[in-house]
Amino acid sequence: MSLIRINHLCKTYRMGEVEVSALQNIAMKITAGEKLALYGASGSGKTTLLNIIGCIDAPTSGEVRYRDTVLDYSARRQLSQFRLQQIGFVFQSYNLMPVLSAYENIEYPLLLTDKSKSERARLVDYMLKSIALDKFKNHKPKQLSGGQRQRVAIGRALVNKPTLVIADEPTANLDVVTSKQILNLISDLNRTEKNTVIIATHDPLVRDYVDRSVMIRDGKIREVEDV
Ligand SMILES: Nc1ncnc2c1ncn2[C@@H]1O[C@H](COP(=O)(O)OP(=O)(O)OP(=O)(O)O)[C@@H](O)[C@H]1O
Repeated sequence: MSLIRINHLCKTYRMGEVEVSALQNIAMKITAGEKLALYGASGSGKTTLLNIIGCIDAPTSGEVRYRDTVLDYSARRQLSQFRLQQIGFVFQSYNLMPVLSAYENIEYPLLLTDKSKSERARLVDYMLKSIALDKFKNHKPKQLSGGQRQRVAIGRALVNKPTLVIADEPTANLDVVTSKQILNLISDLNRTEKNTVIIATHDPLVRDYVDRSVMIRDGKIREVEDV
C-alpha cells in the first residue's frame, strides 16, 4: 500500500529576477514500510523534495498525497500538527540542543504533545535502550561522539512513533564504521517500529541498507533502481 504518492510536483524559487526550478514534474510512490534512498549531486533538489514531503515547505504546483489525503499546504496549523504526529526528522548536523541532555533532547518533541510526565519517561527510556544510550542519558551533546549524537537525533526523531522518518544526509559527518552502525540502527528501528524511511544521501554505503534507490538530477527523477 502506498504511504505517499507525489504527482506533477514542481518547486520554483524566485529571488528577484532570478528563478531556480528546483523540482520539475516529480512523480513517485513510496510504499508503507519501505526504506528509500534518494541519491543526487549537490543542488539536485534532494532537500527541497524532503522539505515538501516533510511539510516544512510548500510546492509551487502539484500534489503530495498521504494515504488518501491530499496535503493542503495553505493550512499551516493543520500541516504542522500533521508533521508533529506523523514525521520524524534526522539531519546531517544532528541539530541537538546543546544545553539539554540526551534524555531531554529525546523528550523534547513529546513536550509538544499532551502526554503525561510518566508516559514521556516511559517512551524516552524505551528509546534510550533502543539506541543503546541508556548509560549516557545525562550527557550533553558535546560530551558525546558524532555517532552517539546521531543516535540521540534518531531517538528524538522516533520517540513519537512517526509513520515517516526523513533523514537528510544522516551519515555525512561520520566515518565508515559509525555510518554502518547508524544505518543498521535506522534499519532495525524500521523493522521494529514499522515506519517508512526516506534517506537523502551522497553516501554509496546507504544503498546496501535500503529496499530501493531513486536518483534525482536537475530536479527530475532520472533513475529508479531496485537493490
Ligand atoms: N531557499 C532557497 N532559495 C533559492 N534557491 C534555493 C533555495 N533552496 C534551494 N535552492 C536552490 O534549489 C536547488 C536545489 O537545492 P537543494 O538544496 O534541494 O539541493 P540538494 O540536492 O539538497 O543539495 P545538497 O546535497 O547540496 O544539500 C539548488 O539550485 C539551490 O540553489
